[in-house]
Amino acid sequence: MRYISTRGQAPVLSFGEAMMTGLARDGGLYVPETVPVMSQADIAALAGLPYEEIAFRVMWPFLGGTFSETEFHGLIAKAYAGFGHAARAPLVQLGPNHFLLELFHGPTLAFKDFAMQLIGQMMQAALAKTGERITIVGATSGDTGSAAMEAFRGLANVDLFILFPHGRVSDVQRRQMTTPAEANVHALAMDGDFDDCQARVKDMFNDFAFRDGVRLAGVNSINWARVLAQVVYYFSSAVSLGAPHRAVSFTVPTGNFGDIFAGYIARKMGLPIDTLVIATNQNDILDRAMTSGAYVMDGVKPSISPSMDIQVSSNFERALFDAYGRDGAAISALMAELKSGGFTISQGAVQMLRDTFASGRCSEEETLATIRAQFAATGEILCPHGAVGVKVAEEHLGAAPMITLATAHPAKFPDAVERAMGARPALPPRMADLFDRPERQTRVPNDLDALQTLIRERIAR
Ligand SMILES: Cc1ncc(COP(=O)(O)O)c(C=O)c1O
Ligand SMILES: N[C@@H](CCOP(=O)(O)O)C(=O)O
Repeated sequence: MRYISTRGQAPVLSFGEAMMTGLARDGGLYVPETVPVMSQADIAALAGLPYEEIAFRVMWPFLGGTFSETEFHGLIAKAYAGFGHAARAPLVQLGPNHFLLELFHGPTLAFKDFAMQLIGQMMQAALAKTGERITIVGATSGDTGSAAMEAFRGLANVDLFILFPHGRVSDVQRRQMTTPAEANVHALAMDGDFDDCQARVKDMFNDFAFRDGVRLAGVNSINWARVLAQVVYYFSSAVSLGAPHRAVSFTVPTGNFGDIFAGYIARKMGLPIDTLVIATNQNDILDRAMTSGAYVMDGVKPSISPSMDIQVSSNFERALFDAYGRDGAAISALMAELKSGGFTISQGAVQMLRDTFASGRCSEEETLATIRAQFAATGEILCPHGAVGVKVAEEHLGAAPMITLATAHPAKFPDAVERAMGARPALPPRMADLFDRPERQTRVPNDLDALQTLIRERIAR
């Protein structure tokens, strides 16, 4: 199994190398050269298995011998042992043909834990073999950062720096990042929005002297291993509703396009997915791109679903790579155009994207109304991101059962939930003292030199 860059100019890597590399050296994202297909019988055999076993069977063909079977089983077991639900990713029914996939039972209450807990285990195992020390720098709109802190805090051979947009994450998200006491994790509150944070992380990867000097690694969804771990719950949920004998649809609250791209991979692997719906908040660049064929930035508007306040949707590059027939030069040209504000997608590529994805947008008012309505109808308390998904999913219900991804726990966004339904959801008991713990963060400018200096100084200590 080999991994190639979406821009066609970086070395071809193994799974283990791609995981430790993060962004490709030509600025692109790694994807598998070919996607392994599971037979209908293999998919049918997943029904009724524990989540961990489904995870093993779905991911194993992508690993190409990076770990032994026994080792990989062990890493998966450790990754999901701390989840607060036996099913890991339970489904609840919202309506006759509409289900919610609760992805918030991990240690930091968002879907990011599914991949981050496993990457933490896999990276530790890989580093134990080489004896290397790495510096991870990540960008977050709130959830990736907290999941990464939880997965890497206290590790002897990893320094973790998380850039989050100052004042634009929820109090719970911020505290999840600023309260870990371990000296190897660093919460950096940066001036700007998430796109600025992500751009600085990519700048660091594109500065080879810095990248090689600090042995830079990434845990954003630029890292293929993140996407791969998220493919698993598409399988686990679909088989529990009758796949492969019955097709299902998914609606995915989308920002950086990693989660829905995992659904796209599941479909390429043979999972019968009828409709795959991109759901955006008022930062609707992806919905506009699908409708108009033009991917044009118009400024990030802070919303009540802040984790999706994103314009430069990193993994869309992976979808474009396929839509352009895997032409790395074409993708490089589009990404160069994006630096000046946007690009027009070719007619053939737009057609491929429209054949693959549906899309919809949910306003702020609709998000609040959906939280209120779902609570009244079913008793389920949605987080604002899940609410965006449910609203858009309702516009796409069809013959196939619809599964909407509930990407975070409502208690991560109590202000928005309270605005919607007049009550604040409580944090799970294990986090009850989150607001009593001391915070530790550094305010940083949106300036590459300053950030690199800070990182070099901290890792030299
Ligand atoms: C709670 C929540 N929902 C949805 C998303 C969107 O996921 P993705 O970026 O993979 O599209 C994110 C983060 O991006 C998130 O944190
Ligand atoms: N919503 C994300 C944004 C970063 O996305 P990633 O999946 O690329 O790590 C967050 O919560 O940080």
